[in-house]
Amino acid sequence: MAVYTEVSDEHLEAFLTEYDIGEMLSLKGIAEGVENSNFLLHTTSGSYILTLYEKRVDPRDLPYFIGLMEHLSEQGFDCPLPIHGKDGKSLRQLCGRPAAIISFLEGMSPRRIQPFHCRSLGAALARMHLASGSFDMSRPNTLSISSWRPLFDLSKDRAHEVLPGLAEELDGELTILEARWPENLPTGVIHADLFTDNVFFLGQDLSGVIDFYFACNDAFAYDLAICLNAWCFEPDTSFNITKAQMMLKSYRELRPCTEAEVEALPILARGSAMRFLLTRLYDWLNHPEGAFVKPKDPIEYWKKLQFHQRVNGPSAYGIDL
Ligand SMILES: Nc1ncnc2c1ncn2[C@@H]1O[C@H](COP(=O)(O)OP(=O)(O)O)[C@@H](O)[C@H]1O
Ligand SMILES: N[C@@H](CCOP(=O)(O)O)C(=O)O
Repeated sequence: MAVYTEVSDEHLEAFLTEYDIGEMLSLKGIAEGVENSNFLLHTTSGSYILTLYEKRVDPRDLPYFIGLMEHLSEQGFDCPLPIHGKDGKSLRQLCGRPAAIISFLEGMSPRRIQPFHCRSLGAALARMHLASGSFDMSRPNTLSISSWRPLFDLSKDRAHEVLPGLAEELDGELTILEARWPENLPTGVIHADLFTDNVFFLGQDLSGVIDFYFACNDAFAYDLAICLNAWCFEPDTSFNITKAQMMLKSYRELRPCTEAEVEALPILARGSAMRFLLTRLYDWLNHPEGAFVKPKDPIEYWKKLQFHQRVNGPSAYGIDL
């Protein structure tokens, strides 16, 4: 459960007087997520999500995330809508943290990923990339390649506690990524954390996307690489080429990729595996006392990274130019 900050009834009741969403009925901490404190809020007018923004979220970026959700909703893309208070604002403070209430999205994240989930995901990702083309705010990727070595430096002395020799392996891999990282790929707004727990389905239909708190402006193909890692490996970390093929095909039907994007996929997939490995490694080694959170396994991403190190080209993902 990710709850870093507890919210008392008195604080919540005072907070809710700023909104026109009825009286509080219940508030329950949510057992998923690792970044922010999330609560399911029931009021006399319905269900909502209350989020208190924690650790990696810079409060100065919140207008971008909130604005993006509003923009995507306006474009007909299914995602939560921030709720405005009586003063028109959707961001305020609660228990010393920046906080917002967003609409509740119906559906569930899939437990066992099937190829049809990957097909719907590819199409949704392309629609998101296209719909955000008219969004006029911009935010650099604070977890892009330039941040990886400083992040690694915070964990390298203790990386052996997770796996002997890991620090040396990651040092070498970072050197390769820094030398080969592609520049000048088509860019735009990317989700940057489109894992299975951030995509909801109702039956077989994708009902929406949540958690835009890593969204930023970066290469579209990097978002595809993140999804390859998050959706196309089996629980035993074997790669499922059918899932990759379906995701990439449905994406390219709506947003055709350039040759450079297709060719860059293997290195982008290595980089994306490195990015999640490093944040997981840091979180594994630095567990905040008293927080209800289950850290995610860094080794899963080390195995995925090793897969991408071995691939010969984009055909390993079931696609060609
Ligand atoms: N708008 C929403 N509608 C329904 N459930 C949500 C919504 N936002 C978050 N949740 C629930 O809260 C969980 C954690 O949210 P998430 O945004 O992924 O956390 P974090 O901010 O820590 O990354 C999700 O897995 C989901 O169960
Ligand atoms: N997806 C990241 C962790 C952060 O995402 P959340 O949606 O679970 O809060 C990972 O798997 O490392």
